Amino acid sequence: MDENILFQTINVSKSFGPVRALNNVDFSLQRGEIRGLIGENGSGKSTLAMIIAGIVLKDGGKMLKEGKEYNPKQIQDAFKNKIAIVTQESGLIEDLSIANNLLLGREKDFTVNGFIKVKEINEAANQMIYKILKDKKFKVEEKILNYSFEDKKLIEIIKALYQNPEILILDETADAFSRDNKNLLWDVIRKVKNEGVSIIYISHTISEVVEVTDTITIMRDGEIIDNIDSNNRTEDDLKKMMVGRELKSNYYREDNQATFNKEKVVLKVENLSSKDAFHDISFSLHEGEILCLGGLSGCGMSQLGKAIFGLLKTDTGTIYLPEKNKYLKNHSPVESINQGIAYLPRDRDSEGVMLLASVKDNITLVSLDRIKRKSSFISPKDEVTFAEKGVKELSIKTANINQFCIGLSGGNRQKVSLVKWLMRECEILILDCPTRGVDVGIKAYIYQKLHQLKLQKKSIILISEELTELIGMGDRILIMKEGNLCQKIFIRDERPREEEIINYMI
Ligand SMILES: Nc1ncnc2c1ncn2[C@@H]1O[C@H](COP(=O)(O)OP(=O)(O)OP(=O)(O)O)[C@@H](O)[C@H]1O
Repeated sequence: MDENILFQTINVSKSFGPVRALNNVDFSLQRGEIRGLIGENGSGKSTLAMIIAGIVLKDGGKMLKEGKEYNPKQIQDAFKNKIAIVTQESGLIEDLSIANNLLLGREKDFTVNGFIKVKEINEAANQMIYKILKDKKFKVEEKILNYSFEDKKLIEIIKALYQNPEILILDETADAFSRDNKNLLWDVIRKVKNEGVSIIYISHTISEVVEVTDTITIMRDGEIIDNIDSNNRTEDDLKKMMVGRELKSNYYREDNQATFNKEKVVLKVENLSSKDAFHDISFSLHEGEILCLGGLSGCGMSQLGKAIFGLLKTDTGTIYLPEKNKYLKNHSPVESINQGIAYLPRDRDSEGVMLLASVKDNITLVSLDRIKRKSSFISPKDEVTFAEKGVKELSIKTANINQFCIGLSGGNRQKVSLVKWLMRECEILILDCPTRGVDVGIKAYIYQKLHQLKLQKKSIILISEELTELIGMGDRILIMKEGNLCQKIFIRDERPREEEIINYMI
């Protein structure tokens, strides 16, 4: 046996009902290796990762760690074997404090005479955080639910590293991060690699996979189709291997002009503030405009999107729809929908989809008034037709429209979350990271679709942490920093460059 091989799967298979998620997968990992794992949505990456981490049980085949049979029945078995995972979904308990989440299961170490020493748990948690994040501020006694999705992922990484893993699996963790946290994560990965830890790095951001990893495994339809060296590989090579056809290297819109209707403002935000989130924000969105909002983690851009849609309370300022002569004040999301506004949240699983409802119910929910016939009667047949159209529109991989969303792969859940708004045909779309977790083929399609919507005079606020996306799609780009909007507005005609934009972010 190769001494360097730390871990192997041999002929591992897994089916979920009729869906064959993994088909005789042979995978091996060396010590101190960073392995990228890429493939289209639903190709089996997370299933493989979760089998290795003891979260999902395999149907057949075997796994070896250091040459010995490894057959985890639960995640604790993986911990004991020094395998840790940060899953796509949240792995934390929302109602517990950060400290309790970090030290869950280790309370015994802090118990004296039956009493848990809260102060000591908090102190230990602070030290764990400091070791990785240095000066990043977390109040360890606060409930984790008060923190952003990105912050929660940071806490999960710290928790995973605390187990001193020999194998660390990151399932689309970096894809959820803004630039500053991505850099932080990559520094951590390189550091632990040098200490001999092997990393399985799942991502849809191919350029980053090439940059960060040593080797890459490509999956398609539950099988490994190739294992390659990351050196000397281009993003285009990999995209082609992944989807099995050539994809243009630049899949953003091709025009270089800001081409919206400058005379027609459809949404005017003036001096809008929300305590602790953003301050004194003013901007206008025009008919047919893609207005991009970018910034580092915690800059307030996601909260701004939420507030416009009516999901976050504002303290001062106004949101005005000039075309309708309507002010939105203390408004609910229902009011926003009625005014033709759509909102795709960043946190897919807790806000974007109803996991325990069917694909059909998820897609039709915000459009029932449109599906309804004049008699107020909703025809089940019309609902089915509507949902099936949505599934086709974004090639959602699902057994059928009655499948619950919890059984879909992460990227396919994201497609459900987005397509329900595309199907409603709103005038204004606020989209927070719409392409997060979707594969390159669908990404290209979504960009085309956004461009089409723009040409149909729809207006889009595109919130994104990906600079290339901001530059590639925006008519204008606004940057937020620490809750404030920068004065500088980047205009498409001037061909803004990444370095220039970063200067305003940091
Ligand atoms: N709990 C489940 N119940 C039913 N089907 C499932 C379940 N988990 C995964 N699947 C199916 O298994 C297949 C592989 O899914 P998996 O999540 O492994 O894909 P993935 O490559 O990680 O996709 P993504 O890039 O979208 O995250 C998909 O068709 C998915 O619908």
